Amino acid sequence: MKKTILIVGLGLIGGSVAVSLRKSPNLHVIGYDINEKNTDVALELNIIQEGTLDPKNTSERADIILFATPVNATLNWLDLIKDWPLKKDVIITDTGSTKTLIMEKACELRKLGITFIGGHPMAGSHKSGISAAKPYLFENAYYLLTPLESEEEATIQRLKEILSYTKAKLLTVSAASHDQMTAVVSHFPHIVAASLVNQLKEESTQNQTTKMLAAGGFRDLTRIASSNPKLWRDITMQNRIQILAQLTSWQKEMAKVKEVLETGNTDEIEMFFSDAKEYRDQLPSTKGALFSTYDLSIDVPDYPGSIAEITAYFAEEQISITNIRIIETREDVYGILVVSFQNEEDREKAASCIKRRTQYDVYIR
Ligand SMILES: NC(=O)C1=CN([C@@H]2O[C@H](COP(=O)(O)OP(=O)(O)OC[C@H]3O[C@@H](n4cnc5c(N)ncnc54)[C@H](O)[C@@H]3O)[C@@H](O)[C@H]2O)C=CC1
Ligand SMILES: O=C(O)C(=O)Cc1ccc(O)cc1
Repeated sequence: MKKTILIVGLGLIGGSVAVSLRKSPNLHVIGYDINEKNTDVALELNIIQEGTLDPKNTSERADIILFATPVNATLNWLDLIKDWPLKKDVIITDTGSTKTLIMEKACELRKLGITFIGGHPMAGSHKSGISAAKPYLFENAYYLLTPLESEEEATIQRLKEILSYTKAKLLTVSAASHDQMTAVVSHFPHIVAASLVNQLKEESTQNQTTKMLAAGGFRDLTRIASSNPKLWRDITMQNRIQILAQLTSWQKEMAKVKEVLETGNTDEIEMFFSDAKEYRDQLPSTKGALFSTYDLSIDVPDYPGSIAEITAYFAEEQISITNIRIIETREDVYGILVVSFQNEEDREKAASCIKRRTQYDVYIR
């Protein structure tokens, strides 16, 4: 039987969930956004089947309601739905990057007989809005679920069946553990990235040339500093206890680095880098918050036209690319062309295409 899903918040994440669920013939996807234009765009792009201006009244038809709104807005919605004409067995869920406060609301809802299971797809982008939505965004990424401890297994299973269309790897964790882990791999790194960029800005008031030198490494490390500030304001404030704990660990680590630099201990500083390299090199390459693209690196001679040559091969073999950039180019040496793809299959096709048609070395960094 066809299930109806109401998605509130049609931005990058709501739009991407909607378009991945649209693949199922058994789902009817209705969308609502506070900004009516986003609903219109979602309809035009065929991301949703139906738009609504009245989520409260529409909720009586919904089997699943998913909030993909900024996390503070989600807290407000979870108060409002207490008066909605909900179906008896509706499952409410969300996609928010924080979980502790949201699951406190779930406890209140449970007392009213309303089921809420927290959710958080661990893939995304620094981009926002419906126009950045992609059907493959969550493919192979972890999608964390935070049901209440007392939640019935069959209910969790019902939600998992719907979310399986995202092709994400669904994993159940507690809200507390969620907020601790995401502080480490996502929230605190966003603070570090923003602070590095702010440091460059400050430095550039003295010397304008510095920012011209901000090359591959700096750009890779700080991409997420281009994320939506209001979204990150809400995430940071909701998870500030865990983020503060990470900040304290970081300060301890920096104090050690400072001491090593002050004493000029060469071996210690090498160990600092080699410990990090060893751990970084064996991180699982699965898609996660900070590893959300399928990149292929191609060594190309640094001459104008090499990008055109490679993109022409991809076009001929109908391999879609999502991003392309050159890094570490210097005169007289090879540059590295980094091409991003939507999924592993496209990346494999691209690697085989380049190996067949050129002499260039290709590799996955
Ligand atoms: N950006 C990312 O990479 C990821 C974000 N998330 C979480 O998913 C949620 C959505 O994030 P994005 O899609 O990136 O943001 P977005 O800014 O792309 O989209 C949010 C959408 O919600 C709408 N909206 C704002 N307030 C609303 C309200 N009160 N009622 C209805 N609609 C409202 C906005 O108009 C916008 O269309 C957030 O909770 C975020 O923490 C989760 C995983 C990744
Ligand atoms: O752009 C990136 O790499 C991200 O970090 C995206 C992201 C943002 C918020 C999340 O809760 C999860 C993933």
